[in-house]
Amino acid sequence: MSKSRKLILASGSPRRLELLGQVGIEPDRLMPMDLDETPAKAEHPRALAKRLSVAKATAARKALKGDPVWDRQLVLAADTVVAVGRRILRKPEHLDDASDALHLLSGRNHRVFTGLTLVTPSGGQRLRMVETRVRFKRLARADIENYVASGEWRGKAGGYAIQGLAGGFVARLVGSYSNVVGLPLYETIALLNGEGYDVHRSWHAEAG
Ligand SMILES: Cc1cn([C@H]2C[C@H](O)[C@@H](COP(=O)(O)OP(=O)(O)OP(=O)(O)O)O2)c(=O)[nH]c1=O
Repeated sequence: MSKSRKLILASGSPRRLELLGQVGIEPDRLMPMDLDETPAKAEHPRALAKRLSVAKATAARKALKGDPVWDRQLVLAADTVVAVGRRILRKPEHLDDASDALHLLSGRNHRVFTGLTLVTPSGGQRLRMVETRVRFKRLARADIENYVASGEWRGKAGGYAIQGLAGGFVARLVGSYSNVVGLPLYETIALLNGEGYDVHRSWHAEAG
């Protein structure tokens, strides 16, 4: 029965929760999974996004074992990786890292990969990989200095947030916008629909 499906979002990212809310999806539970996100040696950015999304979803599923509604739970997780060629741009830790990332992105194309994993109630894994190409304008020194001072880069893959001030740096974008923010909505809905989750449930005022 589609109505009985419970959605667990294995994420602590406010962006992912907001994006789901934008399309009327409210997870029944949030389970942030704090994993080591260090890339393996020579790991391709796409492979990293896939591996980490699977790791987050399966870790959450494991932690839920024994839950009374275990057999009704869908566990969703995502991981977003920004890359210039094969080079992965981690989440900057310091001002200098953020500044280096922006210098690298300036006037160039880069790719944003999100791995999406849905673990089904029977323990099956459904996976989607989504890629968006983004081109930044050539950034002036003042763009970089002021952006770094804004602090918006904190906790963001690649050191920027397209949904904020850095939206003004984007000269071109090919693919899913929501993918860059952290959760590709079209693909997420397709995955959920495929597993019997009623995504339209909350679209009507009378819905409970
Ligand atoms: C490129 C980009 C990333 N981001 C954010 C989304 C993600 O929160 C983060 C990518 O890091 P992730 O490791 O994918 O996610 P997270 O650690 O923040 O959250 P969790 O693992 O608990 O789900 O970067 C933006 O908000 N805007 C952007 O434009």
